[in-house]
Amino acid sequence: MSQNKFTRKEIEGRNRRGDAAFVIDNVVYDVTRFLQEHPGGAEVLLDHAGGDASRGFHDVGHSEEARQLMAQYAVGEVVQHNRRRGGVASTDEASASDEGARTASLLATLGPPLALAAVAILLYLFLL
Ligand code: HEM
Repeated sequence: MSQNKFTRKEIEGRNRRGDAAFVIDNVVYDVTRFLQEHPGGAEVLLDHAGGDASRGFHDVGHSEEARQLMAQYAVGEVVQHNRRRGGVASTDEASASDEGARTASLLATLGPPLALAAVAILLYLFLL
C-alpha cells in the first residue's frame, strides 16, 4: 500500500463514476475501476463514495476474499487528525461531540429546576 495521506476533505468530492473513493477503517480506497466489478453492485459503492464506508462495509459481513481483494484498491491512509475508530466516531471528534452531548443533557436536567428556583427567588424578593 502506498503511504499517501489524505484528509477527509480531499475524499469528499470523489463520489462520481469517473472518480470514486471512500474510507474504510482509516484506509483510503480508490474504487473507480472496481465499480463495475463489485458483486454488490456499483450503486452501493457510489452511495458511500466521498465518505466513510466502514460501517456499511462491516455491516454487510464481507468475506475474507473480499478483504483480500480490497487491498488492491488501497491508495493511502487518512491523516492522523482525521482518523476514526470504527468509522463512526473519531477519537478527537467523538470526545468533542461527547462533551457537547454531556453539556446538553446536563442543561436539560438542571435547566427546569434552576429556572423554577430563579422565579421563586424573584417572587420572594419582589412580593415579600
Ligand atoms: C473495496 C471495497 C470493497 C470490496 C473489495 C468489496 C467486495 C465485495 C465482494 C467480493 C462481495 C461478494 C460477497 C463477499 O465475498 O463478501 C461483495 C458483496 C457486497 N458488497 Fe462489497 N466490497 C467493498 C465495499 C463495499 C461497500 C463499501 C459496501 C456498502 C456499504 C458494500 C456492499 C456490498 C453488498 C451489499 C454486497 C452484496 C452482499 C450479498 O449479496 O449478500 N461493499 N463485496
